[in-house]
Amino acid sequence: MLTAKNIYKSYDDLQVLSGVDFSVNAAKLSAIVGPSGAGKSTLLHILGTLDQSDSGTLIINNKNIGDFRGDELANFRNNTIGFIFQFHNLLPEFTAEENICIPAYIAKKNKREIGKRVEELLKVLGLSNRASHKPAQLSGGEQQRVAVARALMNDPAIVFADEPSGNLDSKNADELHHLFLNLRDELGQAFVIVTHNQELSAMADERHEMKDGKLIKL
Ligand SMILES: Nc1ncnc2c1ncn2[C@@H]1O[C@H](COP(=O)(O)OP(=O)(O)OP(=O)(O)O)[C@@H](O)[C@H]1O
Repeated sequence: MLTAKNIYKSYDDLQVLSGVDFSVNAAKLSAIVGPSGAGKSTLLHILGTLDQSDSGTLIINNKNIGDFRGDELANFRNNTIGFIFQFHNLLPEFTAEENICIPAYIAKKNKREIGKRVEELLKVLGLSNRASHKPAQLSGGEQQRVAVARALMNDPAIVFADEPSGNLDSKNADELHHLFLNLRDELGQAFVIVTHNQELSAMADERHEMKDGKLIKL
């Protein structure tokens, strides 16, 4: 589903990634751990096509990301990849339901399709009775579940998450982790998750550590 080979990235004279190899398949949850500043977020942004490597190849769903031109990459990203961040990045003026629908609006999906999908996601994520609340009216756990639903809206091949439970208390974090496992098992969703949370990394199918610019399988 995703294969990255020999990824290099530096910022000025700081070499952050020095030949990273990584792959993930459907229905797998892969955790990336490592000390602060090791380059985990940098790698996640490159794998998620939000940032470009200096060299190396990235293939997602049999497409070589380096071949995309112009708007092709943004369209591919919106249709194929979901993102969840530590701070949910929900739009404060929009309701939970509207926030979840944003990737589908961008993809210009039809109204009926959007309505059906959002209803399904609200149900799966236990948010049906929170659909018309704005982010400020939701608990931290609910806000993060809205962010998960938004990431899943376009039925992505892969969901990338950067410290998704970093801002949650242990009960909400635990619920979120089990939600990831359910989505993996029920939808065959692939996840690549950067985390300092030991429980989450212990639950992962594969664990990798970022060290000295390389990714080591644990
Ligand atoms: N846009 C940038 N410009 C310059 N340096 C950067 C940039 N982004 C990241 N860095 C540097 O690259 C290194 C790796 O950063 P990165 O955020 O990937 O680490 P991390 O492993 O995710 O850390 P943390 O666990 O603290 O989030 C750090 O030294 C950081 O300062």
